[in-house]
Amino acid sequence: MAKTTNHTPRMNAAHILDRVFFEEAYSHLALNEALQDSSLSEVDNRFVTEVVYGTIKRLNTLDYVLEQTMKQPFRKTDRRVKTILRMSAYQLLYMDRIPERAAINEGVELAKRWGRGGLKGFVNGVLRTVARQGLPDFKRISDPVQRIALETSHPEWLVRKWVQAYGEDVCRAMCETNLKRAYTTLRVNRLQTDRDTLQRDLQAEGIETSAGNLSPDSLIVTEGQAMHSASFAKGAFSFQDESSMLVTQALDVEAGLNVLDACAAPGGKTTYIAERMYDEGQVLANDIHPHKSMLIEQQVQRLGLESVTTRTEDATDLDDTFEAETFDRVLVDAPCSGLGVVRAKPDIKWQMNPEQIKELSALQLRILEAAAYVLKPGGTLVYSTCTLMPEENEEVVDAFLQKHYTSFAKDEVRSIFPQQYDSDGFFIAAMTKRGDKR
Ligand SMILES: C[S@@+](CC[C@H](N)C(=O)[O-])C[C@H]1O[C@@H](n2cnc3c(N)ncnc32)[C@H](O)[C@@H]1O
Repeated sequence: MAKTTNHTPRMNAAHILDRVFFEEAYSHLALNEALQDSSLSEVDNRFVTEVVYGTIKRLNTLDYVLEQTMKQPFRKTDRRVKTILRMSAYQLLYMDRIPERAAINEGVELAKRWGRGGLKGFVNGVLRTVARQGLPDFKRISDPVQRIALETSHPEWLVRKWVQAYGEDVCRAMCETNLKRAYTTLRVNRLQTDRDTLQRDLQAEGIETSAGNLSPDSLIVTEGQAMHSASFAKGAFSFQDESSMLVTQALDVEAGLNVLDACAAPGGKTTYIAERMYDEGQVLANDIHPHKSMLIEQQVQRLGLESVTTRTEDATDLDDTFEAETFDRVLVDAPCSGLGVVRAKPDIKWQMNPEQIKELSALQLRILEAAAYVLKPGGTLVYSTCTLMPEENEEVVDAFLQKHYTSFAKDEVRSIFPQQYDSDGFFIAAMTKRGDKR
């Protein structure tokens, strides 16, 4: 990526968006990389973050508005001009504090600086029309799927699936929540401290928090950068969404158990399992990607945990590697479409498609089968995803239980929608292997 050191905030945002739109970069990674590499002030960083996330979140609506202002199809517009128009239209339509004139002039200036000076008149004309016309009247769209898709900026195929699965009201609430800002949530490491003490320690470092909505181990950051705190460096907490905490809680662990985390990287749930076991017993953290296993090791080291071992293997082969009935607990936090975390990672909604979901559900079932084989009788198997998509959730669990109805019983199945607790959307299914505990 081009060095961003001398770029203006808008030029920075344009480069990041260009990578996300045309090179399939992940917005959060591209943003972190660019901001670390730039000499922008904190205020400018916040502006860049807002423009990047906002433009991606509202993409559908922005493209629709831009399409209305042009004679030729918007999709045929030059790549850079497309990005400039999208991010400038976002500022015009959704950022109240940016004066209209500034959004237009800066868009034109960006075209000049980014090698598209010949199109500055075009950019100017389109943005003036957008400013004059504003947002469309969504009420005039009679089809509910089309209306939700356009008004809340989600792909139509996804809205159709969510309406079918959960109904119009739940779908709309979910889509609206996906447009909000995501919180940063912390999980207290109870092996080192307790929630009140951590809250006070963070406050002394200028970081304000409030108690979470779902988990007694969670704090929500309301002000400040917890990442750079001394409490983080010494392992007093980890970053984790509250829904993820519930997954580990559903595994119902205790000290001394032998636990397999089949898809473990970057280790958020692994480390919580070890903490809940008082770091006594064994937690085997498996992931298919070696580079991701290193992330688990970093967290384990930071938290000072000794009960975790990492391993790199395709989880669909676990039944070949281990004897049957080896582990007391098995967690399958499966690779999934991630459609429950769209609020924090908005590009997911544009990058995912129905074909990928089909492939994922086949993989999920294969992993679940292999993982179930290595679980001891009486043990708990938890299957979870950070998505809300029946094909990857209920249908995977139902297919598994249909085949194993004599050997597995369903204990608890829960979908958490992002709008319920302001957390990530998650699916959690806890099952028990029949037979006596050994
Ligand atoms: C949802 S993430 C796990 C998140 C993790 N449990 C946590 O809480 O930090 C799914 C993980 O599955 C891994 N994965 C994908 N395919 C896999 C496979 N066939 N076998 C094992 N791991 C796999 C991915 O590398 C990814 O890290």
